[in-house]
Amino acid sequence: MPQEDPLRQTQMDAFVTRTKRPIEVVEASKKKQRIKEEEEVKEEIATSSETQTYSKHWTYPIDILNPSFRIEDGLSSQEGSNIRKHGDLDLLYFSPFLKKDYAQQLYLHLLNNMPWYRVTYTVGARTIRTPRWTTVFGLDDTAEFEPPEEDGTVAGRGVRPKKGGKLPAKTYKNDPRPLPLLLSQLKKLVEEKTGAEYNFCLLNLYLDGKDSISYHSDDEGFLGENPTIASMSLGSTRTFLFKQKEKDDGVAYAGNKNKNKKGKGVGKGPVEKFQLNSGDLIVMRSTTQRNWLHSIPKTTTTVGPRINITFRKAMNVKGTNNYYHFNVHAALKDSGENEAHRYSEGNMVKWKGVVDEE
Ligand SMILES: O=C(O)CCC(=O)C(=O)O
Ligand SMILES: [Fe+2]
Repeated sequence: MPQEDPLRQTQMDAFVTRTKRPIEVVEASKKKQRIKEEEEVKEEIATSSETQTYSKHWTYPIDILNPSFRIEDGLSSQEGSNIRKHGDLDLLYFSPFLKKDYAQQLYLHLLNNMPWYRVTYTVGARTIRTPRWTTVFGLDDTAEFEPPEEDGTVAGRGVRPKKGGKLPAKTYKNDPRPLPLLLSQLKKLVEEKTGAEYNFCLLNLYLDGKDSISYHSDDEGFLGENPTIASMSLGSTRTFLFKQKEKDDGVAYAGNKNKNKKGKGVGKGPVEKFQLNSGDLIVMRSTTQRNWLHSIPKTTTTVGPRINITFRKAMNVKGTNNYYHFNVHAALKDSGENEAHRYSEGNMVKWKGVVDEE
């Protein structure tokens, strides 16, 4: 999980404040059309409610609707291309991984059915508001979820160490959430096509061009030496940038921080740029995290929502504690955003909000 830089965010926010241009009138009508389509899909789902099933778990803030489509049918026949550059950038890029119409169904399903959080956390004296919506499911390699009761209920069940025995109290600061059906099916597909195993799904929702992820690398110790991270894009196209970490005597600095003294933006080294489309999967492998930073920059172009799912393998308890803290729980209690939100006509609203009786 990267640490955001509030100063940089403020600077970037200033960028996106702009006056209304005619092109924005066109964009506004596109947005209206997009929202109309989203509403139609929701209505379709509502009318077929008898056949709906849900993934349920006591750790979920809501029951999570299972899809009515089969995700395995959505696999594109496109093979991944190996991209090896500059010696240590090692990528496998499926463009696309999912067929266009399946990617769209999956995007809308996740947008409308996931519990989303806007996390605010502190680093020393600084309070940092994550510039995107997030949610996470999974458990590190040392433990497993206890099986559900025979009657199918899972309420009250916890996790246990894989090696047997009892989990010491307070091992996990927050209760880990098992993958809902859709994500476990998707994980299986991604594992088969990428030849790696994953135990976590981290989801990011970038509502518009102001949402972003600043330059960071996913190189925490709990991911192991050379982690494979598979990253799926759904919804609007966004730019994905890679930039080399600054090196000292040929060795990249450890950690997430870009140590370039000039700090912000693009450093001296090479930058690799991708336009990630809906249904694409980009896999970061071997020495990539150790030597490269990646980001989704803010954009002043009008863009609709984009969802990103990263599949990762956390080796130990630290990974589980880190992921739930930074993607679900570390929200300011008085901001109201520590509660699960859902997407509704371009806005985020609380799942458990009060609604008027019709
Ligand atoms: O949204 C993306 O494509 C990148 C997300 C990412 O880098 C992360 O979650 O660590
Ligand atoms: Fe990342």
